[in-house]
Amino acid sequence: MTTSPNAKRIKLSDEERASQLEHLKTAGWEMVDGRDAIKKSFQFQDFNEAFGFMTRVALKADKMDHHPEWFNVYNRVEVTLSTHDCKGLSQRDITLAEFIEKTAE
Ligand SMILES: C[C@H](O)[C@H](O)[C@H]1CNC2=NC(N)=NC(=O)C2=N1
Repeated sequence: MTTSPNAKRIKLSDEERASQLEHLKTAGWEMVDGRDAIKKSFQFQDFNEAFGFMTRVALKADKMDHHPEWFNVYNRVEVTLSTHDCKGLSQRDITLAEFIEKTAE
């Protein structure tokens, strides 16, 4: 792990991908075709639950200054995570994906 202050916004190394991305893939996250990004589709009971989830994630994302790309129709929320600054996956995407997993439970 690097100790650079920008560590959280630099691309994950192969070692970090192997150690930190695997459990997210097990949870249903997958790589986006042609892009260094991860995505997952969530389905809730109804719009109220979906929007409650989005609200909790939005507050966390804004606190982190790290925002998801997402799409919602009724009870479905499709989330894509990537870091603009490094045009790829960084530690921040892992942190946000882990929060999203907890929130969707
Ligand atoms: C200026 C501001 O800090 C940056 O644009 C932040 C905001 N949210 C962000 N979100 C994501 N996903 N990646 C970024 O690099 C990013 N950068």
